[in-house]
Amino acid sequence: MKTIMVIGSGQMGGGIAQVAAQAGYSVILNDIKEEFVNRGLSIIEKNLRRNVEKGKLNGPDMEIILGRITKSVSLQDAALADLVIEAAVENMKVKAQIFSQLDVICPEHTILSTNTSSLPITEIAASTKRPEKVIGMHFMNPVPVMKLVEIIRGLATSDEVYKTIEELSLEMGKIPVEVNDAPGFISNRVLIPMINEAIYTLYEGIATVEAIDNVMKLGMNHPMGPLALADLIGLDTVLSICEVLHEGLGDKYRPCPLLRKYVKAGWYGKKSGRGFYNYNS
Ligand SMILES: CC(=O)CC(=O)SCCNC(=O)CCNC(=O)[C@H](O)C(C)(C)COP(=O)(O)OP(=O)(O)OC[C@H]1O[C@@H](n2cnc3c(N)ncnc32)[C@H](O)[C@@H]1OP(=O)(O)O
Ligand SMILES: NC(=O)C1=CN([C@@H]2O[C@H](COP(=O)(O)OP(=O)(O)OC[C@H]3O[C@@H](n4cnc5c(N)ncnc54)[C@H](OP(=O)(O)O)[C@@H]3O)[C@@H](O)[C@H]2O)C=CC1
Repeated sequence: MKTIMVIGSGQMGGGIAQVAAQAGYSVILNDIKEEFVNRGLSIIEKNLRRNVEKGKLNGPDMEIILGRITKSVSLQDAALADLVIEAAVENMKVKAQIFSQLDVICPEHTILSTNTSSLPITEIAASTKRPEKVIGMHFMNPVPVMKLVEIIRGLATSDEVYKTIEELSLEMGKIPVEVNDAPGFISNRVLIPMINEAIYTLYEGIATVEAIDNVMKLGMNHPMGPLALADLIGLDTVLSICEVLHEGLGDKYRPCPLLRKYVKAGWYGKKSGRGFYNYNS
């Protein structure tokens, strides 16, 4: 495998492109508009520069890593990819459409993977004629820092494809964990109800945003509180995941009305400048 195409250059796609380029792969970073690709690239550059300043990377190596990443605004560029990692929005319609197009564009050997947080891999695979080559490769945010990759097989995923993705995750410096295809897998089935419950405590006026986060940071040694973490993930993504859990697993996963309200207001968290915290001031 030589070339990896990453679709979506938001916070996850950018991070995935960075770790893939650091592992020595040629990376095609794709999004709908060039300005989004440029934004993703500038974050990668900022991360690498910080590593140079800390003495963890030297300048010439940084240039080599950046030189491995090319920009793309056309899905047709997937014709050059041995592996695609899709990290567009958490929406089944969008993902199914991307995968059905990729199936036509990509060579026969290309593996199609998705970084979905919660959606069924089997259903995404069914939008292609190569379900044996479709797999979930679920990175954690922020990608350059977090060790875990959940690997999720769809019903038809082949052992060979699983093994390739497991080896690639290790090459990227990650620790793969195999998980069956179920709503939210393990990570988000456990994490998102905690975040949703934290939002309910705010909604019910039990404590302030800061107090809720402090309880979980100081009381449970979490590196960040659940509301700050929700802002980091993106409240639109948290809501989408919560809806998948609610639909697939029942009423106890119902999204808090306050979460819905914030998303309707465009308060998506850190990426939009406003969520439970205000990032503009
Ligand atoms: C929704 C899903 O589907 C799945 C998910 O991803 S759920 C979210 C999972 N992620 C988490 O739970 C994150 C929890 N938070 C944390 O682990 C930490 O708060 C954190 C890693 C984000 C920041 O750590 P911190 O110690 O508070 O801050 P800080 O000292 O600034 O950063 C620690 C290191 O991470 C790096 N870092 C922090 N944010 C980064 C980012 N966005 N990109 C790249 N590197 C980053 C820093 O440069 C620093 O690196 P060094 O050790 O080389 O100096
Ligand atoms: N945020 C997190 O903590 C995690 C998220 N994930 C998953 O990763 C995926 C991406 O999330 P995240 O990076 O946070 O989201 P972002 O909103 O930061 O980025 C998504 C990017 O994909 C672009 N996009 C949307 N549709 C398409 C398309 N058809 N083709 C190409 N690009 C497209 C978006 O453009 P535009 O802005 O125009 O919509 C945006 O630039 C989601 O499936 C999410 O569930 C997985 C693990 C953790």
